[in-house]
Amino acid sequence: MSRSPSLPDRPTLDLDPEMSPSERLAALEEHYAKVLRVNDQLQQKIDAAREKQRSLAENVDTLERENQALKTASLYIATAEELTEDGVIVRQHGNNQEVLTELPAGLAEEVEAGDRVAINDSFNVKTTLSAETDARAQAMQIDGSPDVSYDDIGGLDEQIREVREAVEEPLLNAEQFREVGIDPPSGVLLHGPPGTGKTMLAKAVANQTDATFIKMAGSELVRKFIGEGAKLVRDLFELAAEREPAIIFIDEIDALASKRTDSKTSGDAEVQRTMMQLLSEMDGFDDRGEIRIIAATNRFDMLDRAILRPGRFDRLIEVPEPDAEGRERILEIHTREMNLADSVDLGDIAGETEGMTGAELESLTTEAGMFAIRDSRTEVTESDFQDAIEKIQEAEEDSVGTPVMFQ
Ligand SMILES: Nc1ncnc2c1ncn2[C@@H]1O[C@H](COP(=O)(O)OP(=O)(O)OP(=O)(O)O)[C@@H](O)[C@H]1O
Repeated sequence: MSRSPSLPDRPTLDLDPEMSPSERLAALEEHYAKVLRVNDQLQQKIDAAREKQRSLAENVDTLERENQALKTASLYIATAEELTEDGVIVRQHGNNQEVLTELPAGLAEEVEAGDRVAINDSFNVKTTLSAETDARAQAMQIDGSPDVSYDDIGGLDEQIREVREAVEEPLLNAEQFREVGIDPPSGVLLHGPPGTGKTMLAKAVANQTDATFIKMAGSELVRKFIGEGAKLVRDLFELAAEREPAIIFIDEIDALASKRTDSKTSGDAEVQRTMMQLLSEMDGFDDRGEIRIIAATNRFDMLDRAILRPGRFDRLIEVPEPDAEGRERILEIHTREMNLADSVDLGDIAGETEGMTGAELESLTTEAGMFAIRDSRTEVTESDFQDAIEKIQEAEEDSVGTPVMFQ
């Protein structure tokens, strides 16, 4: 059997019968020293193998625990607030209930104060949550280089100009602002109906300035991450600082900053805290590097005016439903890759789709393509577009209950 090349060679002893006793003794001593060395090397190998076995056994143990946790009924999310001699104090998200519970042996060394953990009905900690399930990763959408360009946005030339001036210029020509001696706008607020291209605008500036695009939805902060809003806002700005240049995009900011008529609702104080955190992050903006903030809302009327004060969201840009010319441009953009018959007149279709937003026009083009496919054609015709318009109008009527305003 051949020996593994990584094992040390076995020492051999050659004793010549002609050797004097003292020579024999020296040879034996040398051989003994070699044997000891080989023994040491082998011992080291055994130790390494044992260590490897131990770490694999630990892995198996962790996987078994995770597997078990996944198999059991739903778990609640909580934060390990404090580790004490008697156990760990965990605070359950949602109801903010705090309990003292003992950590199972396997987790005792793993859990640190501030970690998110999953607990069962009896408040036993079942597992710690990995980075992927961490709220920070869930609540923020990060895009290193969004692939939207200004050319992909139809009918918003004036808005594009304003966004470039308020967000792009300060990022690309910060020096010029310093020399002139003015501060660039702190935050930009895009407001207008859903699906008109607000997110696209924010992504296009990030693309143009090679900035990381970090999106956070206000509604999610309020509904999904109860009790964590303020922390997530802090994390958001920290992340932007790590990734600058960065564009922070806060969608549905009205969820955080609406005029409250009934301030007694329980979640209200929490929402307020989240908003205060956002404002205080923005106030510390002067010394912030290449980070710009864009927020968006469909409910401008609902906004608490406090957030529009100078130094906050002090540049308002309205993103309205597109006019006929805008609709034609949007249709052109979304049919760029489509095989259109000569009969298709996008100007006519634009005329017939008053009231439709960019998002609706995009689905109109997809719908028209679907009609062609259903008919086993590869070319999309005028009548496909007519069928698509009808279908979308019917769907609107069904969902709203009243006819929409298309002509
Ligand atoms: N002006 C536009 N030009 C081209 N496409 C558009 C335009 N507006 C919307 N779209 C299409 O609709 C999709 C949704 O648009 P977007 O997410 O930017 O809207 P939004 O205003 O941010 O909506 P919401 O308020 O619902 O978040 C886009 O991915 C794009 O395909």
